[in-house]
Amino acid sequence: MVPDSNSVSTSASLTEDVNISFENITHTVRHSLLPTGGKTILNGVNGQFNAGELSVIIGQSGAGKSTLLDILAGYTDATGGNIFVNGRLRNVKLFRRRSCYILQDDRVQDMLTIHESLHFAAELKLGNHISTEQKNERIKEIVESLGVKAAIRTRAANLSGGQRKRLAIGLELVNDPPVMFLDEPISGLDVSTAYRLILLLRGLARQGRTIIISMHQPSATLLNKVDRLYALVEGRCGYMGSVSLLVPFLAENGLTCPAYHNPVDFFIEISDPNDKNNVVVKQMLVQQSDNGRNISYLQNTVIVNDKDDELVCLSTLPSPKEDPTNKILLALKSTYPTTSLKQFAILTRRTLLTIWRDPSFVLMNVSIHIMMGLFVGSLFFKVGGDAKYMRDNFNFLYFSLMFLMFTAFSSATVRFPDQVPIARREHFNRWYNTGAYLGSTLASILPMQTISTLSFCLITYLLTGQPLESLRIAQYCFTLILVSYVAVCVGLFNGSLFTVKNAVIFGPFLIMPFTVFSGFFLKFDDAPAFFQWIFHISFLKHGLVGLVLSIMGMERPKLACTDTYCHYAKPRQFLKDYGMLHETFLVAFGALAIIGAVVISLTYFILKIRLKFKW
Ligand SMILES: Nc1ncnc2c1ncn2[C@@H]1O[C@H](COP(=O)(O)OP(=O)(O)OP(=O)(O)O)[C@@H](O)[C@H]1O
Repeated sequence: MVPDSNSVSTSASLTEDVNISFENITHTVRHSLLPTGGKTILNGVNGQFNAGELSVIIGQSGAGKSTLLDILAGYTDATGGNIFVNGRLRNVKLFRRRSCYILQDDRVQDMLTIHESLHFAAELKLGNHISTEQKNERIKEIVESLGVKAAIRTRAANLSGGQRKRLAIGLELVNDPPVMFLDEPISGLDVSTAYRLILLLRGLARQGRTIIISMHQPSATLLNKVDRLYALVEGRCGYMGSVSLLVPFLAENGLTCPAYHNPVDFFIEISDPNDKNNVVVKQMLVQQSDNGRNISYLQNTVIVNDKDDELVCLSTLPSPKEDPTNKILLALKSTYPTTSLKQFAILTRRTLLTIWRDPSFVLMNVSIHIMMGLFVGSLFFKVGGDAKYMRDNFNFLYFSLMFLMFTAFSSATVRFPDQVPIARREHFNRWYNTGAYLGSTLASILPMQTISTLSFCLITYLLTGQPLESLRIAQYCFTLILVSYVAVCVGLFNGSLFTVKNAVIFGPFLIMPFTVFSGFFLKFDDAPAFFQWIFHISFLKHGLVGLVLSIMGMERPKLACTDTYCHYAKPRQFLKDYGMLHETFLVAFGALAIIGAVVISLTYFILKIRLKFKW
């Protein structure tokens, strides 16, 4: 398919104009794993979108707008058909370096201000290629173009819906992508905010970008600002052309749009999938537009700038011919603009800042650990030095293990799924790789986890009257810190698999086997042989061994007994009865480290898949 040569791009090109065309795009989804059956969402559609234009995909709900955008943006692979860039078959990998996709439910970092969000975006997307002054200049330009100068120090959580959408667009504008896809950018916005957003997008298009957005039913005012309409009718194209030619197109096919009626509203009405009387009309529309091949309604598209387009004041980049050393363009040439290490460092800083900005999370976490430490310490007060309370002391150790495991597991489980939609957009738009993201998430959770765990450990250790020997204290704290790290990894694993709601439901099932096979309820020797292997992979079992050894191991001498007879006056006897006589710290710590590493590796693979697909 030859790109439309009649369109005129009036502004200087960013690098090279990107004209996108596609032919016979078909997309079928299976209902089950069986090869038969399935649903055809897009049925051999064709079309083209040009640089310098604001193109809008319209259609009834379920017509296939988001699916088409996903495919054009390279987010989903079509089951059939071809996509061309400037007449050549598209190379998805290269294309994605020059495009960005803002999804319908895209979220921004609530705890960061507009300036901070843009600053981190510039750090990640422009990397070391350009100086701090240039980055600041770019941020200034974006803020002015978005019209959010007054709210630059406002946190995203306090922004209006329109400002948040603008911020999401601004974040992607940092590295000046020539192609932008936006799924339903004006949904949920009032008329005037939607109008201003469309003006912004049109202004960006006029600078030479190819802007393709989807909308349900644009109002007549918005339609005036749109250059090209692409109307989907139940997965097929019913019209592709300029807005002004929609009414003549319909009239030529015997469909008269009533006077003062929005032609798009009229088009949507006659293509209603629930109206069985319109079957012939819908077929005719698809036939007349030749499923998007008919370009005769584009013939008179002449793009002119109006004063509104000048609202956008982003300086366009010189073309490579003008400046072959242009730093931003060099950044676009690699898959990620910055190294993995730099991504990790920037993301860790960003996550630490968002955690710090969430006082409820920081305060609750630390104060709950301190309060629980005081409560548990009082409950098991001085049980550590008397052989009479050896069993109580064991219960205390197990309770501490379970408490720290659950708090670490729950906070990771609840917080992580919330971040996935943000990570998905940023990862898709090539801000960073999965490893850097997961690594930084872990690195930013662990410091606070360490402080909380340590405060609980020290309070309980002292209150329960355990031996005041530095090595024992160190091993006790280290074991619990290590267990809480593994619990964070398990929480991240759970959070990477599910939404918050499902992760909370699934959490107890995931933890249950580790609990049952921790050695507290059932001893290794008493368990059926075919279940015994689970003890080896239970991090709680290794945690319990580490704790018991730190308190009762290391040849601890006979304990004082305030009763007539204390069976466990010799700690060795306790270790023997609980099958821990031959256990060692090294094995317990090694096992905890290996289990943590395996769980985090599994999380990495799941997250990689989840960030890649709309899951
Ligand atoms: N993975 C999938 N499995 C089954 N059906 C799907 C899948 N993805 C999309 N669909 C169906 O395909 C149709 C088109 O979906 P799509 O999201 O592209 O529509 P849309 O035009 O963007 O709708 P809306 O405007 O409501 O967002 C819908 O009927 C949807 O239910």
